[in-house]
Amino acid sequence: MESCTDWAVQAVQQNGTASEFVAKILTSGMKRKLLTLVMINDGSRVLLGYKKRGFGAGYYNGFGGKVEPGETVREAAQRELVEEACISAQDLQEAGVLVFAFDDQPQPWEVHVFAASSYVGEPAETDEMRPVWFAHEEVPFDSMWADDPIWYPYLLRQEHFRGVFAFQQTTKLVWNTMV
Ligand SMILES: CNc1ncnc2c1ncn2[C@@H]1O[C@H](COP(=O)(O)OP(=O)(O)OP(=O)(O)O)[C@@H](O)[C@H]1O
Repeated sequence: MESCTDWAVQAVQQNGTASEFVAKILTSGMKRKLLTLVMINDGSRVLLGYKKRGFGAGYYNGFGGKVEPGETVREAAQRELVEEACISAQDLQEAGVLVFAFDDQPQPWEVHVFAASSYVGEPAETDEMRPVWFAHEEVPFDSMWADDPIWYPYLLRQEHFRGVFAFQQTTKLVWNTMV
């Protein structure tokens, strides 16, 4: 299987405007930190969680987190959805992959995004997240990660996506490309 780093590195190399630190981070052969993100989309609305603590606190996002040793990316996606929103997805589909290069993190992050339209259980607030439904045209991008408005259109059209994003000082998006 093609590793994520291959396409991400190619994307950076093919784009002359990539800032030096992105190229350095992605081509260093460094191991990536694997994370998941689950987007529940009922066709006209998406379920987002308001992150109450930890990385990305104060932002709305899908549900997800780090892949633990011994579990598959898909298992991690299901587990985090249960832990953070109290629901279990019934039709989890691979929707896309996002690679983040941060100038203030030791490793690049590889986020596997999944989409689902049906689930069991009732979304409920947890210690980490407060779930809120948003109509597709009312997604609160001003209170979300800066990469989100770039890949959500693909997600909502149900078109597979791959993106590379470079952040400085955690939240400032300085470069990106969709592959
Ligand atoms: C930079 N731009 C970004 N854009 C969109 N989404 C982003 C993101 N950067 C991180 N994310 C997501 O934010 C969650 C963090 O997860 P996070 O809470 O740190 O993980 P986990 O629950 O394992 O942590 P704890 O073990 O509780 O510390 C995780 O879904 C990850 O995919």
